[in-house]
Amino acid sequence: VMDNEVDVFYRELPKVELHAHLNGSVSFQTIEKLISRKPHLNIEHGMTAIGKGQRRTLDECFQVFKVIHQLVDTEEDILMVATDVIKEFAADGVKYLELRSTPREEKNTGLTKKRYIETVMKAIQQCRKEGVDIDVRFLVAIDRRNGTEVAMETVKLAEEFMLSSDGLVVGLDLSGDPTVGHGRDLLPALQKAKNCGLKLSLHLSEVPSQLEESDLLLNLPPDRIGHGTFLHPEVGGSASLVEKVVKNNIPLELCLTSNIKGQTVPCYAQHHFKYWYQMGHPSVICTDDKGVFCTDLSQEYQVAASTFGLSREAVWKLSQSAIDCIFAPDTIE
Ligand SMILES: CNc1ncnc2c1ncn2[C@@H]1O[C@H](COP(=O)(O)O)[C@@H](O)[C@H]1O
Ligand SMILES: [Zn+2]
Repeated sequence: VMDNEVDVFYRELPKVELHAHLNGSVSFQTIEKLISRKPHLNIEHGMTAIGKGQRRTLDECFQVFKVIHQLVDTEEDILMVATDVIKEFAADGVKYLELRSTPREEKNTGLTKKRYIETVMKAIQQCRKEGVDIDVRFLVAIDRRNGTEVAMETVKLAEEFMLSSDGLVVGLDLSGDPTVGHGRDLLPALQKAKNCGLKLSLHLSEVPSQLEESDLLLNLPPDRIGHGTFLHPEVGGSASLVEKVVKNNIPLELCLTSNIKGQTVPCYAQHHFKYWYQMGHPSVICTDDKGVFCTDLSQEYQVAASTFGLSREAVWKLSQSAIDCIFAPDTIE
């Protein structure tokens, strides 16, 4: 399932994970438990993960999330999934984790969006009580396909939780199939979120030809960028987009294996990590969906190091500098 030949150096390296979608992070073992809870769905492992050497179109990746969502549709499921995911990140040497997830309503099981977030909060608190060695925060996600109104509702919910969750909810994520919907329709909701103190991490230019949308969203500006694969001129982006990112010093969350397996980047060597890292721009290595893409953060650091020839010292610095990009207030650590 996973390539376990990761050097102990990368495992033991204290790491910060800033871009992890809850339902994309579900491990093989947890999927196994979910499948046995719901045998009638006839879901097999091949439908929930993209194995070693395999590739899918981004579109096919979004089909995979639909399958996982069928498996995770009750409070109990969410509690188990969130608890397992947190413990797995901790076991991989992640000391600070920002999880993100799209609150879902499930009519069949009585799940509400509010209950969804409360359940993730419960998992975070339980792990803390058990002494799991990791600081976990949460970003409420907007699925861009759902449009203006749902986005606005989600922001309201996120704001409520920001004020009541004891600092656990720190921000908002914009994600979902990048080929569906337009950022312009979500601007008012994102602006509102920003005004009320929620930090913004936006998936930006994950696919080509979104210059106009990226420009619009960069004017907010967001606090971090997910992927930003097609921002720079060499791949059809533009100097003015890059300038906005640099001027505002907006960190990029870079997910190498995700982009390779989703085929938005042709190979590791051509990953845009190189462009931004060489420029000295804040670049944070992340997993995106460790379950779906069969990876973990140690492995992503190792791949980055071997692909771009980073020394151990450089890897330490890279992982250390991610701390400057977290959304939790400075008071921690
Ligand atoms: C591969 N690149 C990606 N690009 C954009 N959005 C992505 C994504 N990977 C995951 N998601 C978003 O996260 C959801 C699953 O987790 P949650 O149910 O929210 O926990 C997906 O449905 C999608 O909206
Ligand atoms: Zn993502």
